[in-house]
Amino acid sequence: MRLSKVSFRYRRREPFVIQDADARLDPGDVIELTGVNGAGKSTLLRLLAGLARPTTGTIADRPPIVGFAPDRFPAGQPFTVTAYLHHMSRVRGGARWEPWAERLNMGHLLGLPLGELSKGSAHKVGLTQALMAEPGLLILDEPFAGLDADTREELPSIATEIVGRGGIVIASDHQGGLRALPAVRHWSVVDGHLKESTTKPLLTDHPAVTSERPQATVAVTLPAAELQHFLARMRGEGYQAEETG
Ligand SMILES: Nc1ncnc2c1ncn2[C@@H]1O[C@H](COP(=O)(O)OP(=O)(O)OP(=O)(O)O)[C@@H](O)[C@H]1O
Repeated sequence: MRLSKVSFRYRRREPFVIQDADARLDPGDVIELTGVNGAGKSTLLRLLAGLARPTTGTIADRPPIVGFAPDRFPAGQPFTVTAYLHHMSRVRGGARWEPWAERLNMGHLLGLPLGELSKGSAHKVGLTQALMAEPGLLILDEPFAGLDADTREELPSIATEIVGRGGIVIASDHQGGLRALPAVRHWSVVDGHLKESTTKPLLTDHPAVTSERPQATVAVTLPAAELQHFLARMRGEGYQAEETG
């Protein structure tokens, strides 16, 4: 997936919130997005999700199935959690939400009206809705805010599973909730500009790649069609893997 010179503003004559963003996202990428309040993180995530269109520039090759969990779940609706998830399942072609509800420990929430949910509980419903269709691109806006400890611990595993099958995960996160994952890319929005930091503090923390252990580099030859899947799998297991040409 590629962003080319993407700029966005909400209204004509207003300043651009995002300016000239260029980026490439590859299968298996996990991206942590940071920035001060109002920097434009949510706006960028909505552009990536296809919920907003760039004012100028293009976004190409978005994976066909996108899961998006917004930071504020629209809670003022007269549905129960079950009714909402049933509805979203139908929209998603009959995707199964029940295993996610179980995994995220939502049994006690299912009968509640959406409007009565706490912030963390609403986040779980938003997550279930985003995950049920097995997205190739999972976008999470402040996913750790308000979550209970069990679910916080579960999210990195879920992200690992998605990138392990060649998906992309991007999360705005001030809390470093994905830092335990290997090979996380770090993006930030500063003054409307998307920047990628080149430091990779997480990689060296991972058991598969530590600075204390001697490192080796191997060359692997494989059918070109399998390349992205192979790279994603290796990254998912914590190895530094890149295409050399
Ligand atoms: N629907 C909207 N209409 C007009 N301006 C908007 C709209 N949504 C956001 N903005 C403005 O765009 C800018 C970026 O907002 P955005 O919500 O993307 O930032 P953020 O980095 O996600 O902030 P936070 O960390 O506080 O959630 C802000 O100046 C905000 O006021």
